Amino acid sequence: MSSTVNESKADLAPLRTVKRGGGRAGVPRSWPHVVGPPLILVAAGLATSGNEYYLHLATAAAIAYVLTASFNLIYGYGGIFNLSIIITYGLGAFTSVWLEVRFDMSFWLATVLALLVTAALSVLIALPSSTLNELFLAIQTLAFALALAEVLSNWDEFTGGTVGIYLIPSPSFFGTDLIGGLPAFYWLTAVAVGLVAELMRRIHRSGVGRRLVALREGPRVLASVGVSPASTRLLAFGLSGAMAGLAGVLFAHFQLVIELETFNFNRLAALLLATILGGAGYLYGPLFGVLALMVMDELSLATSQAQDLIYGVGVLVLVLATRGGIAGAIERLVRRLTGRRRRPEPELTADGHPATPIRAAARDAAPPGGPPRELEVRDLRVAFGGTVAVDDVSIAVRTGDVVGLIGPNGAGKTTLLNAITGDVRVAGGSLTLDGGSLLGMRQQDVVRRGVGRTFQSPKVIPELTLLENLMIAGDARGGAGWVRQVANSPRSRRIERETRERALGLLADFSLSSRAHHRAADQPYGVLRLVEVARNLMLDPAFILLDEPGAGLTEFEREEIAATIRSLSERQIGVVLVDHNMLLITSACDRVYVLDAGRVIAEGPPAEVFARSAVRAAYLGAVE
Ligand SMILES: Nc1ncnc2c1ncn2[C@@H]1O[C@H](COP(=O)(O)OP(=O)(O)OP(=O)(O)O)[C@@H](O)[C@H]1O
Repeated sequence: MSSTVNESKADLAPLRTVKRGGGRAGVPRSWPHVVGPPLILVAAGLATSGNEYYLHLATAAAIAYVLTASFNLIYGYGGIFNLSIIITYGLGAFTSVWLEVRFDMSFWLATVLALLVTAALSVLIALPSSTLNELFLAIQTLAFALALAEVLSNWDEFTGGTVGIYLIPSPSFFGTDLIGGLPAFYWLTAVAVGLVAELMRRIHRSGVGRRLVALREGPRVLASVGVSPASTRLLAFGLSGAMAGLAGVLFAHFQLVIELETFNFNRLAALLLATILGGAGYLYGPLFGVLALMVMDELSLATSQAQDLIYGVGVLVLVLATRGGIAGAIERLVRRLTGRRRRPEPELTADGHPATPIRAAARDAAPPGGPPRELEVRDLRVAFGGTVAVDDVSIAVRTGDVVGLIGPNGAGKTTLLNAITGDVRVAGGSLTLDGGSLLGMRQQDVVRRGVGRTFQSPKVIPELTLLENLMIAGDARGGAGWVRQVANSPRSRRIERETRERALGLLADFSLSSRAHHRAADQPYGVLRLVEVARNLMLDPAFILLDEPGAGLTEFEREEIAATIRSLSERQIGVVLVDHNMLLITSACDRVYVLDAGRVIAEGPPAEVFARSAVRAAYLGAVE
């Protein structure tokens, strides 16, 4: 398979598949994707400049691309159904025009300020939403859109009231007027589109894209690797708000007349259609989506059919027939066409890391120096309404210890882990790491202090490769910041390269090298459990809390997990192991705590504890 095919496939994929081998970290070499958009824009400009109608269409399509890319960023990548995007688009349009007319500002300065306003306002929408789930966040954005529309409709000076604003000044560039609808304005739009396309490519290929996709797939995963879901959300709102604002600015100066009524829900429906049809979360989704809408529009004109009908049927057919929209369909086609010729994945090893089982790697690894650390839970209490799930529980773990936490279903084991990692509110007691309190900390901050965890059912990002799943954790560990990542600065490239090497090294330790570039969605349960542990190791934790790592595994996989747990202890990591499998607990743990109805009823070495009658009684029928 040629590298070009590899690259094309990579950019059609929902996020990117990181290239193998020597490519530059950060934004790998990908010339077709760098020069492709400018070439398309130049070709479209040259082809349409002689025909007013086609030139108009090309400019409109270019602006629609910017708006669709903005929605694709927040919805397709980030999974946030931001219904305020159209009013943000309108706000960009009105703000720039108002600044130019009211303050005699230049188009360029007004554009910059309009983008700042739309980005800031978008961030403002997201600010109070950090604890909302997807549905409530969507409702909040809708409420915001309605409120803003109401405010704007009453601000006649800003929006021109029912008449709207006409006599919009044309941008001027070194004395040349760039008048909407004429070729010069197309070239202005083309430059803006080229910049947005490049920005999207960089987001797509950097840690920013990984963060956004992780947000879409599960905010808990992000927090569990030390990345703040709330700040990722704000980033998504800010970036997409600025892009929607840019689309609005271009739209206003292209149309030369704007009225508030234009930014209505029909436009939102068309935007949704373009995003979903094109392929939400795909780099080229907005391009395909806008082209598809144009074709539909042309069809509706040519056939004199009602536009709504065409839209309706188009949506049904394409959404049902093509999962992932047009970009998804093309990706599957390319995969099918090239699948047979695919060479087997090479075993990947980082320097000095042979692809050996983790226990061998751990045996060879020198244990980290420094004094032992201690995680201590004292008289901890968690209640859900009237149910006391954790009732005055005290446990202590030191680095290098493997401590089992067992008990019948509903005993409070997972809740205790959730309380330690800041996932549930604690009603009483103390929780300390090396004497410092962890109480009240957000999950990502607990993780950053050295307490990692896995979940009862493995939480990975199915759309990402195993390598990328590990790299998300690396992004939290001294990442370069989104501006540097998007700018592809030398520092961000170095960090990306180091993160990648570290992730490859860990995958090699877990004998997962050959799967490094495979999507997590295609991997068996046992592999995902190992990936979760490896992802934690990216952060050099002092403690790992494992929630039923043996559940759903074969006997062989369970032995692998037991070996992995022992190797964690050899690495001087403290392990809290929740599991129902007594063989696993006995073989892996130095000490166990038995919970029943939220209380610790026994504590000690496994063999001793299992011999007690109270433990047997609590467990009767609950153990394997
Ligand atoms: N978010 C929640 N809201 C209300 N009650 C909850 C919540 N989470 C847990 N509980 C309750 O708290 C108690 C302890 O549940 P928990 O899941 O911690 O038990 P567990 O020991 O982990 O059980 P299992 O072995 O089945 O995973 C149960 O009664 C459960 O119904």
